[in-house]
Amino acid sequence: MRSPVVVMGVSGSGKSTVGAALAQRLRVPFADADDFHPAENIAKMSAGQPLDDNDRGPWLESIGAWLADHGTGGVMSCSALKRDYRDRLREHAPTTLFAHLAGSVDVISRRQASRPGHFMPPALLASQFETLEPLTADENGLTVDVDQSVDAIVDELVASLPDGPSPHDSTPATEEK
Ligand SMILES: Nc1ncnc2c1ncn2[C@@H]1O[C@H](COP(=O)(O)OP(=O)(O)OP(=O)(O)O)[C@@H](O)[C@H]1O
Ligand SMILES: O=C(O)[C@H](O)[C@@H](O)[C@H](O)[C@H](O)CO
Repeated sequence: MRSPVVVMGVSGSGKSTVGAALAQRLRVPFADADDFHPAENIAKMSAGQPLDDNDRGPWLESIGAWLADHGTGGVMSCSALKRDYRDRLREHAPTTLFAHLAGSVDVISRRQASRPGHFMPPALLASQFETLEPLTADENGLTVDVDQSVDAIVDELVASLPDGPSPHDSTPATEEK
């Protein structure tokens, strides 16, 4: 793995779960963009208000800095909903690969609703889908269906990495002797 990976998608699509599992599989550092939000952003979302471009600006800058620091390998879970946001991240780390966890409102809202103790109100899911601009053909990325197990998603991502699995990548537990 020679580029950072951003696992992107709407709230509840599985970014944190899949991102952590992917980083573990690749044996590279992992970070969750939720941990980079300033307190005001968390307070705003917790109060049921979607973030706007201004709220996301400084947050994207700090995520971009992390990606630049992990240019030879790292996984970041970040919504990265708009093309413009991804362009800003690419300004910091041009080789970043974006992995979009895509799924239906139905599947993702069920997962979000059954997740205990998270600050993000399920009512904000509609605005997440409205804001989402899927990857386009000219972006370095791939789209994965979330309606499968975490292991299957990670398998698909690893197989699709342009560099292929690096010599340091671990094999899935089921294949270990
Ligand atoms: N492939 C999957 N199959 C079944 N459950 C899943 C899958 N991926 C994630 N989940 C579950 O769905 C819920 C949402 O996942 P997760 O918190 O990782 O999403 P997220 O995109 O990081 O959300 P947010 O951006 O709101 O933090 C969690 O309860 C998680 O355990
Ligand atoms: O861009 C955004 O609106 C935010 O990143 C949200 O997506 C949340 O931080 C995340 O999904 C937590 O639930």
